[in-house]
Amino acid sequence: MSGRFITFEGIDGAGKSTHVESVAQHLRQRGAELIQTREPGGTPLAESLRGLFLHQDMDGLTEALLVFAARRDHVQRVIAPALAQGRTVLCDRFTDASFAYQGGGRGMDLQVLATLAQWVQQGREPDLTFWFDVEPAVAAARRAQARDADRLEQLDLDFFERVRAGYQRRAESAPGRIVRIDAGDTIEGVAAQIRAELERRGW
Ligand SMILES: Nc1ncnc2c1ncn2[C@@H]1O[C@H](COP(=O)(O)OP(=O)(O)O)[C@@H](O)[C@H]1O
Ligand SMILES: Cc1cn([C@H]2C[C@H](O)[C@@H](COP(=O)(O)OP(=O)(O)O)O2)c(=O)[nH]c1=O
Repeated sequence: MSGRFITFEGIDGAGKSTHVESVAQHLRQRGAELIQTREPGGTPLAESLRGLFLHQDMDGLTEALLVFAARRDHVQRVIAPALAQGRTVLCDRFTDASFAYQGGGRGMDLQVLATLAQWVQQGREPDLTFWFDVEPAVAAARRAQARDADRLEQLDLDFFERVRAGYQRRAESAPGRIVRIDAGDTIEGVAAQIRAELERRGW
């Protein structure tokens, strides 16, 4: 039986990384064999592409081609084999981020992104995506306390408003898969929303 593919999405500073570990523990306690991974990244090649992606200046199409190249390697070498072995895959960001950042943020043609996704994923989609939705100003304040900004995190609030709208469009296009989490809640409140969804699915 194929494993479960669960992804975590949202604008930088929404609180995704804070909750991936607790979801992993929840699932392991219920017997899941799982791997935790991230994008861009997850393989030596994809991690080196991540470094270029986060620190070299480039336009939206270049970003998309780079992040989908990293995704191809990640899907081929890590995600697909793990799922085929019946393992659960927890991934911090996946293709929804391309639609939100390169589609919404950079204004790239969504059909181009859909074609890249088809080539790279060959129909493989997450079973469940937690979308951590939060006001861009709130996320920016959280980032400011937490870390130095990378190339994209330095962009202005208008960019992140477009990214958020890109996620909203994705959520409307995949209501059974993408679950909106009110990430403006407290950390405990967000954790409770996530647990409720996992229990609703009997996971
Ligand atoms: N619900 C929350 N309320 C307040 N601060 C939060 C919340 N969730 C995360 N944070 C803090 O915000 C910062 C960014 O969280 P992080 O999980 O790294 O976000 P992301 O992975 O979405 O970029 C961290 O300092 C984290 O402790
Ligand atoms: C996966 C993916 C990420 N990104 C961006 C979103 C983030 O700004 C950045 C990844 O950084 P991020 O996931 O936030 O890592 P960290 O928590 O260490 O900052 O890459 C895209 O623009 N498109 C994509 O397809």
